[in-house]
Amino acid sequence: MTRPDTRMRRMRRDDFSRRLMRESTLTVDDLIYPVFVHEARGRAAVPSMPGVERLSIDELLRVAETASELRIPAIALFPVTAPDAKSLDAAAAWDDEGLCQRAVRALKSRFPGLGVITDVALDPYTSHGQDGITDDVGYVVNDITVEALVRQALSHARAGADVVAPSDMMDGRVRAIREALEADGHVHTRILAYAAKYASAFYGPFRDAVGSAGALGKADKSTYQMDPGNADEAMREIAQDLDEGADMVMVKPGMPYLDIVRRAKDEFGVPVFAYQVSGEYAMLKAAAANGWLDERRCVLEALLGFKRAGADGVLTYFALDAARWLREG
Ligand SMILES: NCc1[nH]cc(CCC(=O)O)c1CC(=O)O
Ligand SMILES: [Mg+2]
Repeated sequence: MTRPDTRMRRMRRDDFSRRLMRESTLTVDDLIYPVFVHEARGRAAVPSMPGVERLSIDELLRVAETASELRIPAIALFPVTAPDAKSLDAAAAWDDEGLCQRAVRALKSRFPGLGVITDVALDPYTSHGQDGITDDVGYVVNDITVEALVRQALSHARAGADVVAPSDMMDGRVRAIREALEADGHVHTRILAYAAKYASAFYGPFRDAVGSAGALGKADKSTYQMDPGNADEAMREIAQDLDEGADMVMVKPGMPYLDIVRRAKDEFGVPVFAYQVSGEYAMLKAAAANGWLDERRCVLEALLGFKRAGADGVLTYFALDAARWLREG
């Protein structure tokens, strides 16, 4: 029985006691900024992601300067591959002179303190838009794909990537990448494993941004990405990636999967990150553009929700805005 004088509202009465009892907070240290890089000059808008642009390496350096000034810890790179550089074997993925590799080198030489995370997956480089190499019926073949991912991850590490982030959902790739990195002397290169990545429709705008939507057509990724109905399976995926040598794990998408973030944190106690994906960004932007939601308040509330769910950080296209808003207080 609750005592008759229990008044939960007492602590909510004033700003000082609300601040004292606040359990979770959002700071700039929680933000990772995903950026799209292209071979063209200048910037190009992504129509389904208002405010997001594809950047040339020069423009990327300008954005990185802003991110550094705001003290955002890291950025995550997503290259847009020209259609003529795509192939069935995705060989452009491990080209040491590729766009991603050049972008990493440019970033690390100009802003050594800014963490650089690269995406390890073949979808920007395959002609069919799948994350791996396919057989003659279009099935993504696991072990051949893992060999390609190892080449890609090594190429990223040699370019100077601080963190390689396999987002492909092949089995066994974390162990293969870890072993190859160690053998090549990259003992400090961290692995952020997209351990629980779901076959989600919320990736739609991202596929527009990197230009893999057209190649993919009606095909989906449900033979390797997870079924949105499953949670126990996510725990097995995370256990496996940790056992194989992942330093951090990722849950993706974010907001519809906060239960997975919470369980991951509770069950493993390791660094857990969440990706507020392109579709989540598009939803908030569209509602804000219509005047239906207060963008700043809703974005900060959504990001705080990730922290409350147990995430150590969030990949978010709102990172620059959020960092500015947090600074303004
Ligand atoms: N390796 C693919 C990849 N890496 C990041 C995203 C999605 C990110 C977003 O939607 O913001 C995807 C999409 C996919 O699996 O098709
Ligand atoms: Mg797995």
